[in-house]
Amino acid sequence: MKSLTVSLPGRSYDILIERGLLDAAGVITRSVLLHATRIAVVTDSNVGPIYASRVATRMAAAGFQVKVITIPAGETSKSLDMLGELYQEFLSFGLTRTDAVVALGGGVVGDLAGFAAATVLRGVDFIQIPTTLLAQVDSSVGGKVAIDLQAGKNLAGAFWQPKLVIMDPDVLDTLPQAVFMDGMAEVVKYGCIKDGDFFAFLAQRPDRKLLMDEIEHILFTCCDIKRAVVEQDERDTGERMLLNFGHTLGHAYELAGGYERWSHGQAVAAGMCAAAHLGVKLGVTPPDLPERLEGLVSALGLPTAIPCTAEEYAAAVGLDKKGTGNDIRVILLDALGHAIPRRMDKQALLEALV
Ligand SMILES: NC(=O)c1ccc[n+]([C@@H]2O[C@H](COP(=O)([O-])OP(=O)(O)OC[C@H]3O[C@@H](n4cnc5c(N)ncnc54)[C@H](O)[C@@H]3O)[C@@H](O)[C@H]2O)c1
Ligand SMILES: O=C(O)C(=O)C[C@@H](O)[C@H](O)[C@H](O)COP(=O)(O)O
Ligand SMILES: [Zn+2]
Repeated sequence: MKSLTVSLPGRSYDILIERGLLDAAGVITRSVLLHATRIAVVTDSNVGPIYASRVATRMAAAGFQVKVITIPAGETSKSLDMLGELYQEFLSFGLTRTDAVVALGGGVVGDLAGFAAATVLRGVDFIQIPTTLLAQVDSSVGGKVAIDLQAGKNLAGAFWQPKLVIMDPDVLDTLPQAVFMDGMAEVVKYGCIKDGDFFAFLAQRPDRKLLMDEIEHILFTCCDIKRAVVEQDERDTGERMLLNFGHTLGHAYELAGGYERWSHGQAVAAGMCAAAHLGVKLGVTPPDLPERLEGLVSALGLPTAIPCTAEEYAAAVGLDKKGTGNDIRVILLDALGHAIPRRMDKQALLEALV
């Protein structure tokens, strides 16, 4: 088994990576939740039918009372309405402060269930069992949990670290191709911002089968990069902002498409390419970099550009959490494998984009 520990004062936790680990979910959960009686497993309408009874059975065998709560699959479930429904389900189940919430699903389930766990009864324990590539390499680690508001993406949320992340690469076998590749957008992001050799490694195998042959290495590399960043800056005031490479523009595309036209991974892929071109325009990014990035992005079947109006960009830039007053920090690449924050006037950014 590969494992990592995210070390944070008073809230350290392990990320465990192993094929078939889902079958040990009950025993491992019991080892970190010694006093819990009830476990609310939140899943979605695609993941639940495939994996929920397996996880619930293992949890019950470890002595927990289990309730499976299934939300509709898709980004539109990251909503205030769905959050309210989860609170009701938790309380009717009799969840107490010593009990726990398990997120069994992709980033949508993790973000929503995590925010519900962070806020119900002023906070209960939370375990991540990520089932998409994106959730395994990114959203299950680091404690950002959130819902979307009508105004924009992830606008109500918290930092709420899980007690444990249980990662079984075998669950990726049932992912639709497009969802697998969404996760690759965030994988490529890590190469872009922190590890040029990793980018080159990915560029040599832009194919699902070849990537799955190396999946434990890929999961470990990405989670290790995220671990180090989060340990340095849990609350997103400096270093962690680098993980937002491609996201200022990516969130604009998601919002403009009503969260249904473009997935998060597709939007981030196009957002990274646009940020690379912006970096060249500003004299920060090497001129050959956008072409190299676009080559990998398109080989993975992800979009290199998404149409967006000046108004749509303006809405997202105004709400970006890297903004202060009239300024925003944009994340640019000064080399493939190295990112820097650059403070810019929001208006100047918008003018450079269109
Ligand atoms: N908190 C963070 O740090 C963070 C980081 C990155 C992304 N996110 C958020 O994550 C969300 C995107 O996550 P996502 O890409 O996992 O999307 P998702 O959760 O919507 O899952 C994508 C689709 O795959 C299905 N699915 C999930 N696992 C499956 C499996 N093993 N087999 C078959 N189908 C499966 C889901 O039902 C869904 O239809 C966005 O809301 C994004 O904002 C959060
Ligand atoms: O963990 C982080 O920090 C990230 O920025 C990871 C991103 O991939 C993720 O999409 C995150 O949810 C974006 O957060 P936000 O603060 O821009 O809403
Ligand atoms: Zn992201």
